[in-house]
Amino acid sequence: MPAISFQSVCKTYAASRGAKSPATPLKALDDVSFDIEEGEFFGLLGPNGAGKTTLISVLAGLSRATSGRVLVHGSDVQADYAKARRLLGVVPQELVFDPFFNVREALRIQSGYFGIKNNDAWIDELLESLGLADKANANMRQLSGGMKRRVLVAQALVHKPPVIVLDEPTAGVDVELRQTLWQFVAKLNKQGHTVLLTTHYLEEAEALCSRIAMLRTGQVLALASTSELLRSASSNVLRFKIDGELPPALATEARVTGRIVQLPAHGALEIERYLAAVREAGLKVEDVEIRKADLEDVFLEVMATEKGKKWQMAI
Ligand SMILES: Nc1ncnc2c1ncn2[C@@H]1O[C@H](COP(=O)(O)OP(=O)(O)OP(=O)(O)O)[C@@H](O)[C@H]1O
Repeated sequence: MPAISFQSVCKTYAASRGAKSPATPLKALDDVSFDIEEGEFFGLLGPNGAGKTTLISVLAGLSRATSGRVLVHGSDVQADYAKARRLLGVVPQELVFDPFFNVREALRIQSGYFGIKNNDAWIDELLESLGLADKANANMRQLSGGMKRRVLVAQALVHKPPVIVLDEPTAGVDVELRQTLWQFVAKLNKQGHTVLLTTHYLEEAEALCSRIAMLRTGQVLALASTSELLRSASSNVLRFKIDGELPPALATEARVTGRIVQLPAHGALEIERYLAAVREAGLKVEDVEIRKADLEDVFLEVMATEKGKKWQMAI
């Protein structure tokens, strides 16, 4: 039985956010179907507005699908909400917390919500593993944003859920917390917990996830193992630094970060063509290298797929 099963999930919002009248309905999820097996570390990727948070809200029972259904270990998240909810630990994207309690109290209250008494041994382990041990008695209001995020993770895990859902847990957090968080989540995954992660950090997804779904405008465009996705990249990448603006003919194909330019390189002729065009534009080229495509290259390739046409890796 899959840990999570999304079955033809559609979600239409009555009016798109910020839309002027007449309000147009917005299809945030368009027939999303896939399973996540028990013990997987699964990545859900997509640009802003792709529908990732909507899919997680439907999974967590916080939002109702317009049609289709979602099962967690076989329990329907609507029809059997309490059972499905107990199997899930959801770390939300937004920092929501109760300002009146200290960290330990907040975790005890959350345990009580799931009917768990005497949970202090596990709470201590969570505090220790997430670098929160010295903040146990601090009021939630006094914590920095990063520390609050750690508490949200601890709250989501307080009932030892078999399925852990993390919605952009590392957005805006420092390197130390990322490492602490990933070590801990990887340990839980090794122990058999299923993990569903959404992130905009494709390096993290590449390093952590064994399988990935890529979503755009509510549709799954690609779904494959991380290694299959990386193998499917249509080219290597030519990377170099320049001291001016890239000629427009190349700019449309390039990924540019400051002075660094990266272009898909299918062969020697293409590489020569790129470098010639840059020199003709009077630019100085430095630090030229050819590297294998990474997940970000594959992601950009998938997202550039024509609307309505499924990508080659599609299910
Ligand atoms: N409550 C709502 N009412 C109307 N439209 C909504 C609502 N919530 C989300 N949307 C719209 O649904 C689409 C999907 O949004 P969603 O937040 O699920 O995307 P996302 O992939 O999580 O994006 P991000 O990476 O920015 O978090 C967007 O177009 C968004 O504006």
